[in-house]
Amino acid sequence: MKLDVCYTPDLIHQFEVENKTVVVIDILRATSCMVAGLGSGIQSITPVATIEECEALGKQGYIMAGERGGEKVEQFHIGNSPFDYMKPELKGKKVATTTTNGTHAIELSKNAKEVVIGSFLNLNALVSHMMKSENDVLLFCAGWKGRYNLEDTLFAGAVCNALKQNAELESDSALCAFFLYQSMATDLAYYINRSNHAARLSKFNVKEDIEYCARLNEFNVVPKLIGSELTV
Ligand SMILES: O=C(O)[C@H](CS(=O)(=O)O)OP(=O)(O)O
Repeated sequence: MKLDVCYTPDLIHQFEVENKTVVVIDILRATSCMVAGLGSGIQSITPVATIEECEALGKQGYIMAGERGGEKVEQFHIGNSPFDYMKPELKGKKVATTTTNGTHAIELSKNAKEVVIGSFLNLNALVSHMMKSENDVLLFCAGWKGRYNLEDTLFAGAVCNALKQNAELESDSALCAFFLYQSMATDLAYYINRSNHAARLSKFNVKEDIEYCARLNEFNVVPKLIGSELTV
């Protein structure tokens, strides 16, 4: 298996995704929410680009989720916190979500052979899934508004590290993520807390979200995009 890393959506045009599994990574917070929600019994999550698309699905009975500028969209049922997604009343429900970075990266991945969702919350499950597959893999960091971010890169490095015996790290971007992870692995939560994204979110009082998103292997699920829906 060949393993490569794309650091931001603004670089995705440089990669061929058609024959690959693309792992979308948005640790703070979209893909952590998706794993937490689907791991807690949500039936499906439909990522969409706009508030209007989310509202249209809301009229069909979907739970509307997501944020703009990091804050819950006023008329939506829930925001972009993993704790929102784990609420017992959401079990069995269909959710539609729109976020700044995560849902955008999923949209850009749609031509891939397979699109799956990665977070620290499902690291081992994701790695097992990849070891059973014959596909080459692109780890696609959602970043922040097209820019590089630390926490997504760190997770990409964690996957590279877990697969180092089984995969060829295809590029310097994969090697950099791998070495970064190795230098920070002893205290992931500390480094995620030091990130720009954590600092930006801190004004919304979501310290618990950030701590939760740094936890390892809370869920044994690998959300996969089938048509327009993520399911497990
Ligand atoms: O809610 C989040 O954590 C971010 C919002 S922002 O980019 O910091 O404004 O969205 P996400 O798509 O989950 O990165």
